[in-house]
Amino acid sequence: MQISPSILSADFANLERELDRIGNADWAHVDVMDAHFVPNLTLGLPVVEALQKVSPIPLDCHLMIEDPDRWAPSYAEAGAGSVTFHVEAAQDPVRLARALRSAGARAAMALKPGTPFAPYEDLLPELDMVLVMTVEPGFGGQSFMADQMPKVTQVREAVRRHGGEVWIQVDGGVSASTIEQCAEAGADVFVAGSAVYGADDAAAAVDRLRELARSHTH
Ligand SMILES: O=C(CO)[C@@H](O)[C@H](O)COP(=O)(O)O
Ligand SMILES: [Co+2]
Repeated sequence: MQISPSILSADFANLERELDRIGNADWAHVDVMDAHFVPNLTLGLPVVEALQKVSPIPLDCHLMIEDPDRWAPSYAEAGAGSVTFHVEAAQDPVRLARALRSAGARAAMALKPGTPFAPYEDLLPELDMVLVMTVEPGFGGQSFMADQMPKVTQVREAVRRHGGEVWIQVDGGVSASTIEQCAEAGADVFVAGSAVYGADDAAAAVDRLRELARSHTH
């Protein structure tokens, strides 16, 4: 059970300090948006390179960008521990996942709420994580989509069948009131932006979320 707070809800003027607030988390989730794949613009490679130098924990880069085949490997080369591309935007997901792994990162594939998993099941051996989005990508602070839980379970069952060690991440609207159903459905990596950075004590929020997830796993 791993917690990956999203710095999208952090104070962008003080990112080093904001990373230190979540030093007890497993990952720092970095939402890269290009104003094309999603209708929002956040940060890119130079900022990730700077964060990489000061972060006490590994970076989990979630790339909501067009042409990830071209841009994603640079995030792995910058030292990100995990790099997630959206399958809707990838030209050649197998080749891209291999490039990410050979650059030393964990390779992850994200699915928007409207994207089914079944057509991509065969990619599992190339992947270290599948991200099931529980909001439409683009913004923090949106409502959790419980209707994505059957997809989480479907991915969990496929991972069992394939026998590899593929993590399942959920991202969007994850909080103390929604994390339990995610864990029950089969998720094991939880992104939380507003639920962590909106708390006075971000580290305590991380611990609480991890504990809730742990107590609802099978
Ligand atoms: O990728 C995204 C949004 O597109 C997320 O990582 C959000 O930043 C999560 O924020 P909350 O929904 O937890 O506030
Ligand atoms: Co994200």
